[in-house]
Amino acid sequence: MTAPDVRSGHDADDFDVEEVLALVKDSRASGSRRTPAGHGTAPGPEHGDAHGPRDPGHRHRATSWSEARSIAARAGRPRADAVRRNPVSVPLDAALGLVLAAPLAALTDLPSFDTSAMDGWAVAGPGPWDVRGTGVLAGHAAPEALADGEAVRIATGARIPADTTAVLRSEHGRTDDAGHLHATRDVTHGQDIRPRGQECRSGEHLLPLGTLVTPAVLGLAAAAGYDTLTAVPRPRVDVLVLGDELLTEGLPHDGLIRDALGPLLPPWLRALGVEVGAVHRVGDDADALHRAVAGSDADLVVTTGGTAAGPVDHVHPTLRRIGADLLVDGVKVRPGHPMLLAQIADDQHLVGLPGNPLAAVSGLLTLAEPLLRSLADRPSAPTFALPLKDGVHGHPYDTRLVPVVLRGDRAVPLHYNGPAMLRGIAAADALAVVPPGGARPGQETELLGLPWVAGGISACFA
Ligand SMILES: Nc1nc2c(c(=O)[nH]1)N[C@H]1C(S)=C(S)[C@@H](COP(=O)(O)OP(=O)(O)OC[C@H]3O[C@@H](n4cnc5c(N)ncnc54)[C@H](O)[C@@H]3O)O[C@H]1N2
Ligand code: MOO
Repeated sequence: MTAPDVRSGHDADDFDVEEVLALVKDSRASGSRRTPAGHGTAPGPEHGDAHGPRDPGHRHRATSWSEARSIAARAGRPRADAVRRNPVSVPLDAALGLVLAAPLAALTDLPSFDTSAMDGWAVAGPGPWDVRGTGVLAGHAAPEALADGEAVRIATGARIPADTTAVLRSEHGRTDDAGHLHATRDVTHGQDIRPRGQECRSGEHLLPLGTLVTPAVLGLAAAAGYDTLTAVPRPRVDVLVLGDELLTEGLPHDGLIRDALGPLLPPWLRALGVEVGAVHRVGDDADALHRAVAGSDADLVVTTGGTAAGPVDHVHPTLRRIGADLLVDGVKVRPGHPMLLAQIADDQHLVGLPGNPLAAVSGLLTLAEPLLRSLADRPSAPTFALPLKDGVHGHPYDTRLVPVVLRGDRAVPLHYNGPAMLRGIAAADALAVVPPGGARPGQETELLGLPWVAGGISACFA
């Protein structure tokens, strides 16, 4: 699939925005450099790999990026022995982005009565016609039948009087001094009449189970008589933000920093079509984290920070304490490699996002997005790929996710892509999936689109 050209009209060398977008320069990333052993050069600290693995065994436990996504997607599907999440009845104005859990059948004929397709006159038989005094407007009760040789003014969408043979458009008729209507074009039988049931008959199958509810589906459902839709329930997510160092307002001071993920995650999750429940700041308090996880009844708990092995990294100990099943414990992806996925109850999961903000975004897209997509029964996102304008250093063993802007038919890597940086992703249209070893300039590279880019459907969820 080709990428949406969200920046058409901009030249790839249009550098007035370069400062803001911080495009990768050749001096920073000029394609994969190979070591004698055949591995790409590990990126320096500015490329997001300041730290080694958490422990010597970690690399062996870590899951490949694509396998991690598959595991997350599988975790969201009902197990063979489990009941599917019960469908819910959702008012139309809350159903956007859900998936139909029952086929949509018409509750009425469409149109539900013979309708005028144009403003003009309803006429009976051949002209000229006598014009009735009172016209017919849309939204009114059935008008009186026409006699042969009679016409009546009619509006688009109004009910057709019985015995009408055609509708004459206002621009195709004129009335003479005696008040008779003459056609200025040939009139064919039935012209500009939309007959009842032209689009569908009551009971007719309009859309299958599994259809994504788009704005157009909402419109069709309303037209076909629906006030509510039977849909797969919207997954519910609780967000737990860990870290004593986080401020919720003002400037950083005294070693404290602003919480970037509290503001970032809930709207991003909503853009993925989920309902965000609680957003709790639980500090670095192991008991508070345990209480918050144990007390959540959301389908998914997302934690931020505390995934590594520092003295106040409480996510792993908490998962052990509640007897969770670790499905993914570390992923071969940069940034974000300490991310994890655990099953914490029969129908409940936890995604642990690393605290570094871009690493958290990486975890969101790698683990939370596929899981939530499966929970919501939404089909896989279409994948797309573009050649990279510049080369990107690779990690020797791990996939890299690198923010890019789309310019014409190329993806331009952005420079500020370190794990603690949001400057690149905030300007980005997509994340490039850079394979281990790196990517050369011009290399076709898979892209993960961001939900709000190019007016994607997800933009409507927010
Ligand atoms: N010895 C090792 N240390 C670290 C490793 C490692 O492999 N061995 N991995 C590093 C990597 S990679 C990452 S990513 C982080 C993951 O750490 P945690 O998930 O435990 O996160 P924290 O330590 O709590 O925070 C990391 C960093 O991010 C800042 N942070 C946290 N939350 C937020 C927030 N909501 N908004 C903005 N910034 C946040 C926090 O202050 C830290 O600077 O571990 C490395 N260490
Ligand atoms: O540095 Mo860490 O790769 O996960 O952000």
